[in-house]
Amino acid sequence: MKGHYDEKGDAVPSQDEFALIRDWNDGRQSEEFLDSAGIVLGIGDDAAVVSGASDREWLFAVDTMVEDVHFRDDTMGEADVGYKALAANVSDIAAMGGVPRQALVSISAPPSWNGERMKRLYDGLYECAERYGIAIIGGDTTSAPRQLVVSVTIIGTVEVGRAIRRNGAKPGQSVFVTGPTGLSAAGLHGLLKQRDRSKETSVEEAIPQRLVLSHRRPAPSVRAGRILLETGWGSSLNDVSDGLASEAWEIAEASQARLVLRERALPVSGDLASYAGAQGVRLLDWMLYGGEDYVLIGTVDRIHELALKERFRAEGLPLFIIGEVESGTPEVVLETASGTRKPLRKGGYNHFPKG
Ligand SMILES: Nc1ncnc2c1ncn2[C@@H]1O[C@H](COP(=O)(O)OP(=O)(O)O)[C@@H](O)[C@H]1O
Ligand SMILES: Cc1ncc(C[n+]2csc(CCOP(=O)(O)OP(=O)(O)O)c2C)c(N)n1
Ligand SMILES: [Mg+2]
Ligand SMILES: [Mg+2]
Ligand SMILES: [Mg+2]
Repeated sequence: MKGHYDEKGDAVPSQDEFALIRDWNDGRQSEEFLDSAGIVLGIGDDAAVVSGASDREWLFAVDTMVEDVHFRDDTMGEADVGYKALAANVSDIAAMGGVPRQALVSISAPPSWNGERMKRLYDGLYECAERYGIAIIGGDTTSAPRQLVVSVTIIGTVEVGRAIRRNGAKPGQSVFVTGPTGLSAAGLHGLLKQRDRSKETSVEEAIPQRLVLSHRRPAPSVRAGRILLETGWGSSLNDVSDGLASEAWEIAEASQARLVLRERALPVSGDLASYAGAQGVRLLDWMLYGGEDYVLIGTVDRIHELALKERFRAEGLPLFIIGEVESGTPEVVLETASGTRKPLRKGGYNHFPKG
């Protein structure tokens, strides 16, 4: 890491990685908070020490963001990158019905990410940590030749034996989603288009801010996962990172059942619908295949459907029943407005597409 910052003459002169780590992290979380989160030893030694709880199981997940794959400097601000790297991990803990507790942060930074930019990334990361009550307990730092890589490992807890898996969907149950999908993909489309156009002309087209915000600052709902676990009514659960269709397929395959999604029941954001219309893009493609929505898709027994909706409503959270589980070959089908059924392809975001 040393050398990058020196050569560029950036704001942070001649610091080794230990000084940088201190610069990014020191004073961000109070001793009081870290104590209350059970952190015996946080950043600074060979490993963190965290006190355990015998009535809980641990949840571990890791997700990585790579510059030019998950973000570009014209789609996301530095703080957005930090926020989203942690939020994507929170989403996986929420998708098990758990509580996010601690996180480790691995950074590989190229020369273009100077001290100021890295500080802003950490501003966003700690903003997300504060929002969800997560203690940052360590990580790793290296240089990188060109693109920034941020990898966050999250640790959560869940009551013993209660984590909600993808394999619990049963024929006859209802399929739900905890929010509208497609907004993030539309926001990204707008941001990329704006960049292309700005090369030719200075005319900027307004992208609804809600779409941009959905892309930059996803808001996974830990509370939604907790309600599904606490009531015992969530029979399967998955978070939507690659796209609604793809995540529904994961539940279908894990549960060995068919998921029927009703087109008319899918929640449509007004902002999204009007933007898709204006852009001449098929709304449904964004909703089914866009990805990075970080809402939850899952299943609930029909007898609990109304009560579950009521619980969500009481806490000011959305919940939409979007289809049913049927017995049969694992697959996902869409029932159109006219009542005809068509199979939904497994497609979603794929890091290694064929061809
Ligand atoms: N390189 C890897 N080595 C081992 N397990 C992995 C690797 N990549 C992904 N996994 C595991 O495969 C499963 C699916 O991963 P992924 O599709 O990234 O899940 P998600 O969409 O929830 O982030 C997870 O259990 C994850 O831990
Ligand atoms: C510049 C840019 N191009 C494309 C995308 C779209 N995109 C990148 S990764 C991804 C899917 C989610 O990421 P992934 O690493 O697959 O997360 P995981 O499934 O492991 O949670 C999407 C929709 C983006 N966010 N930014
Ligand atoms: Mg992943
Ligand atoms: Mg997931
Ligand atoms: Mg993925």
